[in-house]
Amino acid sequence: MKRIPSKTMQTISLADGGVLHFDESFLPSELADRYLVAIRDECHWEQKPGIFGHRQPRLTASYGDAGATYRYSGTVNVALPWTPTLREIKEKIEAVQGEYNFCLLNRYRSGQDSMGMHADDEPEMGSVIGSLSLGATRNFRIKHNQTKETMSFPVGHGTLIIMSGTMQQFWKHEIPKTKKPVDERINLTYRQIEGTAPQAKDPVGNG
Ligand SMILES: O=C(O)CCC(=O)C(=O)O
Ligand SMILES: [Fe+2]
Repeated sequence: MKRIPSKTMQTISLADGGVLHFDESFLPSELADRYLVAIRDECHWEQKPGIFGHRQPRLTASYGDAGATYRYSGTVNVALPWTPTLREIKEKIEAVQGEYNFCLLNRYRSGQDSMGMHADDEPEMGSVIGSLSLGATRNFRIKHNQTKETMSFPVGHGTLIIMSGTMQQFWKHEIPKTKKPVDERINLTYRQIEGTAPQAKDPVGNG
C-alpha cells in the first residue's frame, strides 16, 4: 500500500521499543466536522457493563469486517458492518500506517466520562492501533509500566495517534476525567484482530 508521509506528523520513540505517531491536525476541521456528525448520528451506541457492577463511564460501538469480534475486560464486542464513513476514515489511516479489520468507538459525553489506564495487549490484537479523535480536546496520557515515566498528548478535533512497536507491552494509556467543562468527544481506534474471521459453518451443528 502507498504510504503518504505527513508534514505535521511527529514520531516519538518510546522506551523499550514503543513507537507513537502524533499528528495533531491530521484532518482539516471541516472534514472532522462532517465525520463527527455522521458518526454520532449513525453509529449504534451503548453503555456496556464495566467493573464492580458499574457501567463503563462512556458509550461504545464496534464496527468491522464480518465476524470480527473483540473481547476485553469481560465484554464481547461483535462488529457491525462498516459504515461508509468508518471505511473512509480507515483508508485514510491505512495510508499512513497499518491495516485494520475492526474499529472500537468510544464516546465521552462530558469530562466525567473517561477510560482508565490499560494496554490493548490481548494476544489476538495486532501491534498497530490507529486512533482518531473528534470533538472536544482531551488528554491522552501514557505511562511506562516500570519506570512510571508519563507523557501527555492533547487529542483534539481531527488528531491522529498511531501506537505501534512494543508500546502495548511496556506502556499503558488512559483518558483521565477532567473537571473542566468539556464538550463531547468521540474516539475511533482502528485495530487488526486476528482469528476472528467468520468460521466455516459447522455441518453437525455443534459449533
Ligand atoms: O479515547 C481514546 O483516545 C483512547 C481509547 C482507547 O484507549 C481504547 O479504545 O482502547
Ligand atoms: Fe486503548
